[in-house]
Amino acid sequence: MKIALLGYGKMGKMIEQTAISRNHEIIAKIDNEFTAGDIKNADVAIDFSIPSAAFNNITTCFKNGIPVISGTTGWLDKYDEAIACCKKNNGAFIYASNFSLGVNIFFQLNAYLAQMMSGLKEYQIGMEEIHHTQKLDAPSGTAITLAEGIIKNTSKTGWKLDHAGEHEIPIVAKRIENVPGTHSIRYSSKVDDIEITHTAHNREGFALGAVIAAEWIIGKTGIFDMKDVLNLR
Ligand SMILES: NC(=O)C1=CN([C@@H]2O[C@H](COP(=O)(O)OP(=O)(O)OC[C@H]3O[C@@H](n4cnc5c(N)ncnc54)[C@H](OP(=O)(O)O)[C@@H]3O)[C@@H](O)[C@H]2O)C=CC1
Ligand SMILES: O=C(O)C1=N[C@H](C(=O)O)C[C@H](O)C1
Repeated sequence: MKIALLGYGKMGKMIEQTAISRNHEIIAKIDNEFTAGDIKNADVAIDFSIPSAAFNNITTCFKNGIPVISGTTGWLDKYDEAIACCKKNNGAFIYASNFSLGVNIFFQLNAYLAQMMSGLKEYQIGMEEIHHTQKLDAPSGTAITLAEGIIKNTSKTGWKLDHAGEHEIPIVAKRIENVPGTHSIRYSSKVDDIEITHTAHNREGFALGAVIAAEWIIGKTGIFDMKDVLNLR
């Protein structure tokens, strides 16, 4: 598989290592604006760039018939527009706020726990995410996906950073040197706490998930997610 890496930072470099170890070829390493010519030989593009560049990168690929795996977070105000562009060009797309197998299992666990807790008024919910200090967005994309899983299964209607209203999930975002990504959801009552946590030890799980998604999407058309790739439905 010939891969164009859109974003050659911490994740782009990790994905390169993983892809090569699985016998794929990196045909472009892009850290800035690019033209169709730069990516024309790619079977698939993997975008781990920056929030302000993701939409343009992704839609350029669709317009040039290249399937896209998108891991960049913080650009989802333009998600619907990206989907419309993908459909118009008969393209193929997977966005995931987190590509690791562990977090995708954690998403299911979070939804199940939220369902169990939904009627229990004595428990107050709270979420915390911790990431390295270079992270541009807050809360993390993973925290937003977790909040959406809780909203779907409880009477909560939204989320907010720090001071949330009664019907919102409060999210605390901490930035600490070198932390790859930790997410916790806590249900607290006067007598006890129930807490689930996912801790990434490094970026290898994110990279492997993205490469597996790229392998999976070849030859397909449509909009998919990691539940499709990992058979978690
Ligand atoms: N979904 C998931 O599983 C995961 C998602 N992420 C997300 O992936 C993104 C990247 O993370 P990370 O690698 O740690 O960040 P880095 O800052 O290390 O890398 C981002 C790279 O994108 C480059 N860049 C800047 N502008 C463009 C452009 N127009 N087109 C392509 N690349 C560009 C930057 O170049 P320069 O430095 O020169 O500006 C930089 O090299 C973030 O949004 C992060 O939240 C991260 C881990 C897992
Ligand atoms: O920026 C990061 O590093 C990460 N970003 C993703 C997110 O915003 O959830 C995934 C992972 O937590 C690492």
